Amino acid sequence: MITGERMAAVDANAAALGVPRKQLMESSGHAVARAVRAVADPGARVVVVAGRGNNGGDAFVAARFLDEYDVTTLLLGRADQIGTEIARENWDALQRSDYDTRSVTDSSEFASDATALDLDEADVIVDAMLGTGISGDLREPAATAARAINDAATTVVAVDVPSGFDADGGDHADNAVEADRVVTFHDTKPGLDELAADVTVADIGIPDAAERFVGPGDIDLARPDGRAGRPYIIGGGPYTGAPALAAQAALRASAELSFVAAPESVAGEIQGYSEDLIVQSYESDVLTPERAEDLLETAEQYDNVVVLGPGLGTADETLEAARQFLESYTGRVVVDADALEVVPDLETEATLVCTPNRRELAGMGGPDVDDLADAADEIEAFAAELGHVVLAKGANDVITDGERTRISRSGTVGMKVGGTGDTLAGIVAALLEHAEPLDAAAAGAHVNGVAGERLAETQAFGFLASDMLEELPAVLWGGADE
Ligand SMILES: NC(=O)C1=CN([C@@H]2O[C@H](COP(=O)(O)OP(=O)(O)OC[C@H]3O[C@@H](n4cnc5c(N)ncnc54)[C@H](O)[C@@H]3O)[C@@H](O)[C@H]2O)[C@@H](O)CC1
Ligand SMILES: [K+]
Repeated sequence: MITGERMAAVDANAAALGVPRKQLMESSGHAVARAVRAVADPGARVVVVAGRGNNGGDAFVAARFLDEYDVTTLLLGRADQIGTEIARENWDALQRSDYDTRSVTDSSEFASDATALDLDEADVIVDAMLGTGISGDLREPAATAARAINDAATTVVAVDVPSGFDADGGDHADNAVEADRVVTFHDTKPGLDELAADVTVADIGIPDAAERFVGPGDIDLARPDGRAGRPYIIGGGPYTGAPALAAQAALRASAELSFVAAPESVAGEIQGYSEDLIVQSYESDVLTPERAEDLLETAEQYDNVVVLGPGLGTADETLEAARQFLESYTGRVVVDADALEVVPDLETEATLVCTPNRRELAGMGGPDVDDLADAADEIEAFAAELGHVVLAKGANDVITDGERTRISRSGTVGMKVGGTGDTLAGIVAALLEHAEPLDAAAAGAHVNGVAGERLAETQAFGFLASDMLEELPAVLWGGADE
C-alpha cells in the first residue's frame, strides 16, 4: 500500500536513480493497454477520456499501444493547457502520428448528448482524467465527463485510480468515476480495495531502491512550504555548542523561532553564539528534576516540538529530569545524545524520534555494527520494541518506525566532525512541524548529509558543523519544483 503523496516521492527518487518519470509513464501506459486487451477484443471501440496531468499522459501512451483497436482520445481542455512536459510530449506524439484525438473544451458536449462523444457506443472507456494529483471533488469539465462516463453502459478501465478518488486516503469525491477495472501503478493505494472494482497492480519498473533509499523525493515530502513551529531545545550544561547548533539548524530548516532552555551558568554563552536564538535560562548548573516541571509547563503551553539532549551531560539528576520530562510530555520530541539512555524503559505518550549514533544505539540495547545498513532489520525490530521512530546515525543512516525502514546514503567522511548530529536534531525538529515523524526523520537525515556533501566539494574534510547551517536552506529549497 502506498499513498499518492509517497508515490510522487518514490517517483522523484527513481528519477534520481536514473529512471525518469517519462520511462515510468511508458510502462504505465503499456499496463493500461494490457488491461484494455483483457476486456475487449481487437477492433473494439475504445474511448480514452484524458485530463491534462500525468494521469492523462499515461493514457496517451496507452493509445499508442492499442493500434489494433478503434481508439479515440478525448482531451479535457486545450492542448496548450496540458500541465506537464512528459504528458505534452506524449500528446504531441499522437498528433504527429495521426492518431484520432480530439480536444473537448466545452463540457456541455458531454452533458447535452453523450452519444456525440460515443461513450454509449464504446466497448471500453479509459478513465484517465485525474489520478493522484487530485484535490477535492471533481471540478468541471471533469465532473460532467464523470457523469457521462457513469451513465454510459460501458466497461470503464480507470488509470491508476478512478478519477475523483483520493489516493492519500482522505475523503473521496461524491462525483467520482465508477470504474469496473482499475490499473494502479507500483502498489495499491489506500481505499482502492474497498471499491466495487477489479484492481490490478502493475509493476512499472520502479527500483526497490527508490523506496528503500532516502532521496530527493523524501525531501519533497517533508519540505516546509513556509515558516512554522517554535522548537524548544532543552540542552546545555556541561556543553554549550550542541544546543546552539541544533537551535540554529532548526531556524535554517524553517522554524519561526528557536528557544533554548539552558542552565543560567551557560545561557549567556549560548546566546553569545547567535543573536537569532531565544535563550531562556533556569537556575542551576545542569538540568535537574526540579526544573523539569517548569520546562514541561512551557512546552505544553506552546505545544512545542522539543529537542531533548544536546549538551545536557550525564549527571544522574539530569537523566532523571529527562526521564520525568518524557514521562509527562505528550507532544513531539527529538531525543538526542545523553538523553537517549532513558528511552528504552520509558513509559510515555510522547511521539519520539530518537537519533542515536552507533555507540548510543548500542547503549540503548540496539545492534552494534560498523555499517548500520547491514543491521537495518535488527534496527527496525529494535524500533518496534521501543515503539518510537529511530534515526540511527552512521555512514549510512537507518531510519525506521519499526514497520517501515529507509536508509540514507548521503553524507561524507568530513561529517565525522563534532556537531553534525546536533544540526541533524535541529533539522528534524523543524521538519516535524510539517511532516510525519518517519518522513521528517528520513528527510532530515538526507538534508544533513547532502549539506555535508556540498561543503565537501570545496572543503574536503575541513568544514565544520557550523558551516553546515548556511547550506541547509539551499538543500531544502534549492531543488524544489518551480
Ligand atoms: N507518481 C508516479 O510515480 C507516477 C505517476 N503516473 C501518473 O501520474 C498521475 C499523477 O499525475 P499528476 O500529478 O500530473 O496529476 P493528475 O493527472 O492526477 O491531475 C493533475 C491535474 O488535475 C487538476 N485537478 C486537481 N484537482 C482537480 C479536481 N478536483 N477537479 C478537476 N481537476 C483537478 C490539476 O489542476 C492538475 O492539472 C498518477 O495518477 C499516474 O497516473 C505514472 O505516469 C507513472 C508514475
Ligand atoms: K483516473
